[in-house]
Amino acid sequence: MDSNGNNSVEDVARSLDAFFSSSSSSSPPSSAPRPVPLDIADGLTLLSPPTAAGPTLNWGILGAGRVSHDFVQALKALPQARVVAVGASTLPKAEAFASTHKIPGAHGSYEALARDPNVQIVYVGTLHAFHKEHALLALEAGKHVLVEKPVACRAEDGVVMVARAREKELLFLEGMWTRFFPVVEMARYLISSGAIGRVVALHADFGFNSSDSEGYPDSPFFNHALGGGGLLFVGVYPISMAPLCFGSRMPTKIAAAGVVDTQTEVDLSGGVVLEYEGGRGGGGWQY
Ligand SMILES: NC(=O)C1=CN([C@@H]2O[C@H](COP(=O)(O)OP(=O)(O)OC[C@H]3O[C@@H](n4cnc5c(N)ncnc54)[C@H](OP(=O)(O)O)[C@@H]3O)[C@@H](O)[C@H]2O)C=CC1
Ligand SMILES: O=C1OC[C@@H](O)[C@H](O)[C@H]1O
Repeated sequence: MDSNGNNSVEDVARSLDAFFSSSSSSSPPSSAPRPVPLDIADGLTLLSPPTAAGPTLNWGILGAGRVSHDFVQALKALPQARVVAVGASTLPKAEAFASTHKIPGAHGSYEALARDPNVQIVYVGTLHAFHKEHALLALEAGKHVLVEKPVACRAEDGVVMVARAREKELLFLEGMWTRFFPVVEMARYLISSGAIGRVVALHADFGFNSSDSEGYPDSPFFNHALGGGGLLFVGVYPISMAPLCFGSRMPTKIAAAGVVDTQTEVDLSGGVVLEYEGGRGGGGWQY
């Protein structure tokens, strides 16, 4: 550590070695206690290390759209995950999805999927304007829920879902996949261990050229009523990095600005600056 209290390059390198040796399955676990990342200490994320062999979980897929396809494709890599049913707005849609992915059950309504006794956990893959309705449907039926990002269009809807899951003692998780990237795990570890000192600024961004994949103006990305716009589709990614750096406390100030499309009224790009106690903060999104 230098005279200003900052860690030297060697300190950081030692932390990285400790991290890799304790997370590698081929090395014996390090005896040094692992620091608890901020989001876990604050109760935002539960500490439950991934295990290769866990109990088999029966998944039901709610919504047969684009990302549901990707999600089911990804689940195939997990031996303990079994997709037992899909529910869509129409039966033909559910059947086509089931046939593509060799899923045994197909339901022509979300209610029927939620009631399916074979389903233990529901993945909600509909557009975010419907997440609250569909997640509550599954929770009321006693199913655990993994809901696509963003968990909701309005903070108060997220609060209702979390409260209901707690009352029912069910798992409720937002599918914020970036949170589980190895590089993000590493960043969380480095922050918690103090290896990079006190974090005073965060700059995070996420942008993509929507004209490559999204039809303008018909795609949901440009549909205000369906929760379209850059903030809800991709702005949530950089913003989700803030609690990892600064904890679950609310920012003391939020300033935001963006460019709104005059035809569709969705935000095409934008930025947000979050200020936390002690003048720490950061933000930004674009698409
Ligand atoms: N994790 C990730 O990498 C990504 C996550 N997402 C998130 O996933 C969610 C779904 O996105 P995506 O798959 O691209 O969306 P889709 O446009 O494919 O729609 C998903 C499903 O929502 C339902 N739906 C679509 N349009 C309407 C409508 N007008 N009225 C009622 N229901 C409708 C349909 O369900 P049904 O099949 O039952 O008819 C559809 O299949 C979003 O919340 C998005 O933010 C998106 C991209 C990547
Ligand atoms: O959530 C998302 O929305 C936009 C996509 O391009 C991006 O890959 C995805 O993560």
